[in-house]
Amino acid sequence: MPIRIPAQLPAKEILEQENIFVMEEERAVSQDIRPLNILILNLMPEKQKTEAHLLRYLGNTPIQVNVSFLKMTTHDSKNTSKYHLDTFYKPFSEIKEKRFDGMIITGSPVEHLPFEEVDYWEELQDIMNWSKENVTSTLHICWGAQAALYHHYGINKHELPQKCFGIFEHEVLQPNENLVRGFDDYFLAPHSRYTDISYEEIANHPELQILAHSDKAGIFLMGSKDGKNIMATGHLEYSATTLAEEYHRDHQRGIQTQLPENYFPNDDPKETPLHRWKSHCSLLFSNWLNYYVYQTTPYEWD
Ligand SMILES: CC(=O)SCCNC(=O)CCNC(=O)[C@H](O)C(C)(C)COP(=O)(O)OP(=O)(O)OC[C@H]1O[C@@H](n2cnc3c(N)ncnc32)[C@H](O)[C@@H]1OP(=O)(O)O
Ligand SMILES: N[C@@H](CCO)C(=O)O
Repeated sequence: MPIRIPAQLPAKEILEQENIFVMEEERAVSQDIRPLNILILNLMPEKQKTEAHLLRYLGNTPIQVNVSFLKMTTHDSKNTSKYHLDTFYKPFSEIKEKRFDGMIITGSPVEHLPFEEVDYWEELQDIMNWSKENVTSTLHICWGAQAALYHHYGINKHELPQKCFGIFEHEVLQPNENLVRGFDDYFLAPHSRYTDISYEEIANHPELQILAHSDKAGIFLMGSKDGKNIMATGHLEYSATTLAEEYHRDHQRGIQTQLPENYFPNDDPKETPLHRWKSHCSLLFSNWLNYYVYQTTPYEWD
């Protein structure tokens, strides 16, 4: 089945070039298996890139996935046009009476700030509170994961001595959990962050479990034991060149970020990096959609 997204969303062209079958919102579908309704709260500054990153994997499922995009009303976006947000994104006031089978809360480059200094923090807290009753399972990425750990479980982030930047190897710690079903014992994933969370605090929290960990990059994947909240500290959804773009951006700005570890062939930033994590990204998204969303969500919400 295809992925169903707002008509004219620019990511559509990219996805179609990759042979991902996309259906525009206007086209009706009737079938016994009802489509899954997924809400994306896109907090990344380069929203169009992130739309393509996520839709690529949400589109790889036998179940139709209806995607809606949520925007913050308490934040004026610097890097995304008002036209794009007004055309493709809805404010919380328009969706809060609805229920969603799944939600994704993305990363955001605000990790240097205490949560309370992020201008949309209160609105985000309202959305996270609303999700307890109105969303079956939420997948949080990078800063979104840190925000969920702080808001739902009282676990704060801390600064790292240097940016955690590169492609790191992770060990699956709970191979029987459905979220990592089919994963190899060890897998690669990109990280790009200046902050981290404490292994001990997560391991000792009665509601949480750690699913995948790296000796170098720390925890990659964890979740609440009830499957309601999944947190990924890295960016499996990143394309092959995203870390290179971040690296070159910083160097052009005079910020001497270290070379991303285990990334450029021969550690040469002029060479083109290979995409060595996409099969596990596909697996993570399809496991989440299958087990935590489709098999858990009510067929009809009361
Ligand atoms: C830790 C993670 O989750 S990783 C994910 C973040 N990484 C990325 O997004 C990589 C791509 N990003 C980038 O390359 C850069 O952020 C750029 C080039 C797009 C923007 O660079 P700058 O304009 O210098 O960034 P600046 O630091 O001013 O702001 C970045 C974003 O943080 C937002 N921001 C800054 N301060 C605040 C604040 N107090 N409250 C809320 N948002 C804030 C900005 O508004 C902007 O987001 P927006 O476009 O959605 O409005
Ligand atoms: N991934 C981010 C880290 C900033 O929070 C970047 O380098 O843009």
